[in-house]
Amino acid sequence: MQVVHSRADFFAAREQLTGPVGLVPTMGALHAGHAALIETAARTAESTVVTVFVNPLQFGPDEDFGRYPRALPADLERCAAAGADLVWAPAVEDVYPGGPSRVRVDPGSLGAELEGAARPGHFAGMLTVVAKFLGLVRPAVGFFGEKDYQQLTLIRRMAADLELMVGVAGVPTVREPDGLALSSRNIYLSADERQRATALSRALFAGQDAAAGGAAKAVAAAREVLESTGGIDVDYLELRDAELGPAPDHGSGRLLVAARLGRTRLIDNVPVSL
Ligand SMILES: Nc1ncnc2c1ncn2[C@@H]1O[C@H](COP(=O)(O)OP(=O)(O)OP(=O)(O)O)[C@@H](O)[C@H]1O
Ligand SMILES: CC(C)(CO)[C@@H](O)C(=O)[O-]
Ligand code: BAL
Repeated sequence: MQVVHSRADFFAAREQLTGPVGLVPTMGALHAGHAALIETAARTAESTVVTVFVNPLQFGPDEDFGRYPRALPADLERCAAAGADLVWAPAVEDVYPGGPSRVRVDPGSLGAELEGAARPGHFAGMLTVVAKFLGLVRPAVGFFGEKDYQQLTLIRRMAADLELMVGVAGVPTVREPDGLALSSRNIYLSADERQRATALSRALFAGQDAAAGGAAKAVAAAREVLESTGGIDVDYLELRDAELGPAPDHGSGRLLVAARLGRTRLIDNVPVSL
């Protein structure tokens, strides 16, 4: 596995890669969820590129850009074990050599809903850096986690609507044994918050079980779990269709939650059958 930092070294290393390339963009602090993305890419593509980059453009002024966990040596070990061929860990100047991008990708109306309502500008910043990495790496397929389901949906939309001629693959959420979705931000949780945080996945699974009775019953079952736990400040709990349009009466949907535990904001989602 090769590791590069500068833009020039990345271009040189990219030229050496053969066959269809799989890309796994990450912000580092890698865990078993990221490893699942890398392993899936390595199984599917001939060469696998992982980017490790905390993108300032997708953080608001009051968010955790400064304190976001950075752990490159451990990340490199995880990338190697999961089968990556090339890791690019650029500095901000390598990704934005002329200063902040003058052009931003507009996520459309979905970009202002759910996560976008709580994090204005987040999805434009995220799509802009993903578009740049797709252009720089030129993969056949990009791999993204279902844990960030709205992000995955918007990346699929960007690839389709802007004819980027790249595959977008979603990888199921990897969870702790007690159900908590793995997330780099879980390390912010105190012991008490960590225990309460299981309420997010318990709520989603309760909603999944109740979904045969319709969307309202599913949301009510999930809300009951969250409210009975305490110490959880729910930002949204919504049932949508699989493309994040309004909830359907029948068929596939997605139940999504975002909540704060102390200073930490967590998100999770599950598929539901109505
Ligand atoms: N538990 C998980 N299972 C599967 N994929 C995941 C999981 N957590 C993150 N991913 C995916 O890994 C990629 C990189 O995500 P990122 O580096 O932001 O990690 P994260 O753990 O989601 O961090 P954060 O706490 O910032 O949300 C994204 O495509 C994301 O959806
Ligand atoms: C896709 C991504 C790497 C873009 O910065 C980020 O949003 C993430 O880690 O999910
Ligand atoms: N995991 C999605 C990227 C972010 O929270 O900024």
